[in-house]
Order: sequence, then structure tokens, then C-alpha cells
Amino acid sequence: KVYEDVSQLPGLSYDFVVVGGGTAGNVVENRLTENPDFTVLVLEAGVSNEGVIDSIVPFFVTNLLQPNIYEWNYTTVPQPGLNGRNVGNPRAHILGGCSTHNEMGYTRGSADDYDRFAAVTGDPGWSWDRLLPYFFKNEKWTPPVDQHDTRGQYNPAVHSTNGIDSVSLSGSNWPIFSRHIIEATKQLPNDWSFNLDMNSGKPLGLGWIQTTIGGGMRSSSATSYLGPEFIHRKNLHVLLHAQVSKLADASRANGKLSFGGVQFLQGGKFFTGKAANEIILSAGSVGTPGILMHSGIGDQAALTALKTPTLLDLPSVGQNATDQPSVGLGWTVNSTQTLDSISQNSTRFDEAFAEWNRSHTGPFSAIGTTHMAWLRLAPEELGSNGFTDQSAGPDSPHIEPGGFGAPPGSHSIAVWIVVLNPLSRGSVTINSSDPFESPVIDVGFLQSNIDVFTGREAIKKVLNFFKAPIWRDYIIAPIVDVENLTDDALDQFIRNSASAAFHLVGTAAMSAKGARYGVVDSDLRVKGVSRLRIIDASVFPFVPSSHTQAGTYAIAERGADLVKKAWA
Ligand SMILES: Cc1cc2nc3c(=O)[nH]c(=O)nc-3n(C[C@H](O)[C@H](O)[C@H](O)COP(=O)(O)OP(=O)(O)OC[C@H]3O[C@@H](n4cnc5c(N)ncnc54)[C@H](O)[C@@H]3O)c2cc1C
Repeated sequence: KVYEDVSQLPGLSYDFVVVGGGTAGNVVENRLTENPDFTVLVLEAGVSNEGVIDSIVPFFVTNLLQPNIYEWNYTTVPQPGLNGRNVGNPRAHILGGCSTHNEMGYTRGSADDYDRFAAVTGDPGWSWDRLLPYFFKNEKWTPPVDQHDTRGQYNPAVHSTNGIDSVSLSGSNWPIFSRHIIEATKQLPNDWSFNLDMNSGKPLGLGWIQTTIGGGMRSSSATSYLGPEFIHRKNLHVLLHAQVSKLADASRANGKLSFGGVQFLQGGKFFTGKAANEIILSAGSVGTPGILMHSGIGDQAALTALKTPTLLDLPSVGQNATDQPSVGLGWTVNSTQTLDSISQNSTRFDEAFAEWNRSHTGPFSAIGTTHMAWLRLAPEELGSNGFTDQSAGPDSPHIEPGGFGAPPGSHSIAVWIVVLNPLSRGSVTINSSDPFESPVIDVGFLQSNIDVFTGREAIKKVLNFFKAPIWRDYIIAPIVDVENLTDDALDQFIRNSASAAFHLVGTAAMSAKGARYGVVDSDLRVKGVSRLRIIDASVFPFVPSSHTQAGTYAIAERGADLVKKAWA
């Protein structure tokens, strides 16, 4: 059951306390409470997702990214690589976490990505082959809401219809634009081959977008893992408006640190949720390292400077922060079949909303993006410029010219270009001993020249894509003309316009047991602490060459299994 007030809870002593009812947290709590003998308390700082229309209607996705109560409203520190600009770093403050406000793209990444996880942790359980069953446990492949013929748009063999979180092809495509896109893959088969399914472990090429949408509505970890068939379990208690300040009741047994509970604030008062078995941090790539540091787990020198007593010197906490820089390009087009024809026209907007209210169909049932593409730079392109390949392997893309179709203005199309495997790293740290102060988020964007080079080559590839003959009568003009810029000018364009893809990971990264770096071991246990695990996107050792929710779900499914087995 979901509770709004701590006084409604039957008590504060549980077998497990999960911090954060977000994307990963809700998977963990669902799977743990499959065992009726386990009691689970979930502490979520944010608000309820019930009835939040901007979260339910896929077309309204960007409304949630404005400063509002559903957001922690973070920005990064000024980024030298972005000529001193800071960029937004949205994090959801609502049940379901970022799965309740993200852009719903469902992309797993490459098999190489996860095989690299297995290699750096020394645990084959994180390899693609061993994680695929966990992707399947999460995914409930669902027909698109318009029931269109999906043959030739995905490969059923790499999907599961038995999971919990709905994934579907778009229920509203833009036929003219889509025809052009697919024709362009035929005209440029070498660089832009068609890929039937980007979620097979081999994502290279261009294919139809898959999204976490079911029946024309967003499927989040809150609507799926806490759906009606689960939320009434007697052993599952989810408390909203409960912001965790730190781990509590520290003790040492056999030289190992452990915590008996979690301190949280609600309605101006502090409480402690007690965990007899384990505490699981699922507060995300910003929240989790912050809670660790405020609990005295982190770099000793930094904690001492803030007069926070160090209980465990673990310098990797908050380091290795990785997000993907992204730039947008747009073109005005010779077509009225563009999103702005709805978003800028109140009559058509009202019609589309009425259709969605009637049947959850029509343009509001989808996000407006039709396709995604995943490309590699040639090894010799990197080598001749003195760079080393940062991708996880030969089937992994370096760049995503994704999000084809979203409009920046009137009768126009846009492409978002993402540098998928940045070499630059940043950090999430604290500069106050007050746990309710915002953490310091530094995404370290474009500090490494290879990241700027990759962005520049990506832009050139996208410009070439729109030179395919099929676009001749469709594209009118670029919104910002970067065609004839020198490389130096293009680099400045990137530094002046890049923002984040919002795929922050790695701030509590896994490493091999015994490694002298990293925050959790390959069983997701915090190194040097007993009965404390981290299960969220912060444990990724590298950002996958994709968006991050599918990987987060798979990690959470396996993480929950590890916990269940430990306490079986
Ligand atoms: C705007 C945006 C768009 C995105 N689009 C996509 C996309 O299209 N496709 C994709 O694959 N990925 C996307 N992502 C990334 C993806 O959604 C995230 O990587 C993933 O959801 C992270 O899951 P998580 O469980 O680690 O954290 P979250 O889902 O953020 O969960 C953390 C939860 O912990 C809570 N919390 C934090 N601190 C505390 C505290 N102290 N006390 C109590 N509770 C706390 C938060 O409120 C939150 O509910 C997007 C992300 C953003 C922000």
C-alpha cells in the first residue's frame, strides 16, 4: 500500500528498507515482496504519480521537465567544456522516479556493453547472455495501441511478453516522415543500414523506436511494478514525502561496519526505519552517493573538510559520474505532417486530446519520435586522430543520431545527436554537512578531445543523411546552418549548444571483489559494509551505448534476485 503520512504506517521495523521508489527501487520492492515472509518499507522523497496527466499522456512528456514539484530541479556546476555553461540535470521527485518523467525510449545497448560489465567486475552474471533473462523479466512486449501491422518493424525473438513493464512500437507514426526515413536507409545502405531490432544486442543501424508505453499510456515502474495486482500486498509499504537524510544506527561486527536503519524526514520530524535484514539504496545516481557521504561513507579528506565523521574511507563514492553530451539539429520542411501542426494549433490539439481521452489512441499516445539510429566511427578515423576507441566492442555504436522527428519550431523536424561513450568523467559530491542541501553535480562534459571529435563527426554523418535524394523535396532549410563550418567552428557550436542526455550513471560503480576502486562489489554490496546494497543506475561501471532505463531495470531485476537468494 502507498502511504502519505508516517503515522499511517503499522510500524517502522521491517526486514528490508528500500531508499527511493524510483525505476530500480520499485523492481526491488516488488520482487522482494513476492516472498510473503519478507516485509519491505520503501521511503520515497517525492510525491504520488496518481493522476499526474503529464506523466500519463506520452505526448506531454516535456511538460514534466520544467521546474515543478515532480523534479529535484538540479543543475550542474559550470562546465569548462561547455565554455562555462551549466546544464540542467533533471531527476524525478515522484513515485516511479525517472521512469515516471523520462522520454520513454527503450534501448538496451549492445551485448558488448554488458560483456564489459562482466569483464570489469569479474562476474559473468553481468554479461549480455546472463542478463537477457532479466531484460525479459522486466519487459512486457505489448502491441501498439493503433494495432498496426508491425511485421518488419521489430524482431519478436528478442522480446518477452511475460514481463511487467510495457514496451511497444509507436501507436502513432508520421507516415510521410517515416517513409522518407526508411527510404533514406535504402539510398544510403552503407552508413545508414536498416536494423530490424536495435534491442537484439547488436544495435548498429537505424530502426523503429520502441518505448515504455502500453495501451497509449506511459508504463513506469510505478504503474507496472506497483500496479493494482502488487500494491495491495500486505508486506509492501511505500511511504511518500519521506526524504532520507542518512543511514542510522551504525555498529561494527567482526571489523565490518553495518547500519540498523535509515533516518528520514517527514513533516519537519525525523524518524528511523529499521531493517532487520538489509538496507537497499535505490535513490539514483545523484541521491545514492549523497546519502552515502552524509552517512560518513566517502572520501575521508572531503568528509573531514565538511566536519562529517568518516565511518568508512571509500574515495570512489560520487566519482566516475558519466553522462552523455547531446546536441540538436533541426530543419524546416515542406510538409504539414509535423508535430507543431498539433502543438501550435489549439483546434487540432483539442481534437487529439479528445481522441486520447476516448481511446488512448492518436498522436497523444506516442512521443512524436519515430526512429533511432546507432552508428560507429571507423577505427581508422579515431586512430588517425590519435584517439582510442572508447566503445565496449565492435557491435557498439559511438553515436546516436536519435530522436528523429521531434520539432523545435514550426513545420520542422529535429535530430538529437548523442556522444554515447564519453571519455570525460565528472562527480556528484556534497559541499555541506546538511543532507537537505543540493549536491554538487559535475558531469565533466567535453573535457576530453575525443568527445568533441565524436560529436563533430556525428554532426557530419547526420548532415550526409539528409543529403540522400529522398529528402530533396522535403527539407527546406536548416534552422541553424552548420554545413560549411570549419572543424574549429563546429567544435565551438558543440561546446556552446550541448546539453545532457540525462543518462547519469556510475557514481557508486561496481568493481571486482578485492579491487581497490569502486563502491559496490559484483553482488552490489557496498565494499566494507555488511547488509547494505545499492541497486540503481549509480552502479553502472560504464554508461552503456544506449539510453539507461532498460539497463537499470535489468540490473534491478538481477539485484533483487541476489538479495532474495542471500536471504532464502
Ligand atoms: C528527463 C529524463 C529523460 C530520460 N529519458 C530516457 C529515455 O527516454 N530512455 C531511457 O532509457 N532512459 C531515459 N532517462 C534515464 C533513465 O530514466 C534513468 O537512467 C533511470 O530511470 C534511473 O533509474 P534509477 O532507479 O537509478 O533512479 P530514479 O528513477 O531517479 O529513482 C530514484 C528515486 O529515489 C528518490 N530519492 C532520491 N533521493 C532520495 C532521498 N534522499 N530520500 C528518499 N528518496 C530519494 C527519487 O525521488 C527517485 O524517485 C531519462 C532520464 C531523465 C532524467
